[in-house]
Amino acid sequence: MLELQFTRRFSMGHRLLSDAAPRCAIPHGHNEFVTVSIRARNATALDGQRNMMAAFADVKRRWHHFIDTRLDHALQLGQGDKLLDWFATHEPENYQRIVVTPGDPTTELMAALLMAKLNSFLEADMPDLICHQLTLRETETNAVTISGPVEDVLPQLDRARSQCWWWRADDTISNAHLVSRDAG
Ligand SMILES: Nc1nc2c(c(=O)[nH]1)N=C([C@H](O)[C@H](O)COP(=O)(O)OP(=O)(O)OP(=O)(O)O)CN2
Repeated sequence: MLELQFTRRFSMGHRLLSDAAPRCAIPHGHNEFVTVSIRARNATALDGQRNMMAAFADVKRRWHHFIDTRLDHALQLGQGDKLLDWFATHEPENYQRIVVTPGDPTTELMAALLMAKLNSFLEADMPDLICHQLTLRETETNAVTISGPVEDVLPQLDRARSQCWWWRADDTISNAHLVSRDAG
């Protein structure tokens, strides 16, 4: 089985409000690496001439643009976080640069949301390809890997896919373009 694998680095800030990791309630940041493995939905042998699944640049272009322009240096907050109201009131221009997540933006959740986002891009642009594994490395010593269908990992939410930025093949990172405050 052939796989293409790409890694991109980005900086982020976040905080976790559940009592599972109390010291993570203070906003802090990490330089993270996201590694994706992409394969053909219907695998075939190399053709003996072109000998590629798809050009690296074509597969990476939209994904790396999203990471570089939307994820890099963004703040990640859970949808109930009071800091969202603070930004909406005091710094509305920066509110657009907050990744809003369903519950705490843990590494597990972000890995799942990013895998869904990449598969939304691939479905729109290169439907023969699918991301089947993603590793999000938060620190030198902590990483999360998801393998297989991302739907098995994502939280079950009572909302349409169109209301979830990770299922939209666009550069959104919240619903801030739909409503200004109650984004998620
Ligand atoms: N299951 C998870 N646990 C924790 C997460 C997470 O995303 N998923 N995140 C954090 C914090 O973001 C924290 O910054 C990193 O955690 P932690 O390993 O506790 O801290 P260190 O990197 O300082 O650990 P060392 O191994 O001592 O360097 C917490 N938990």
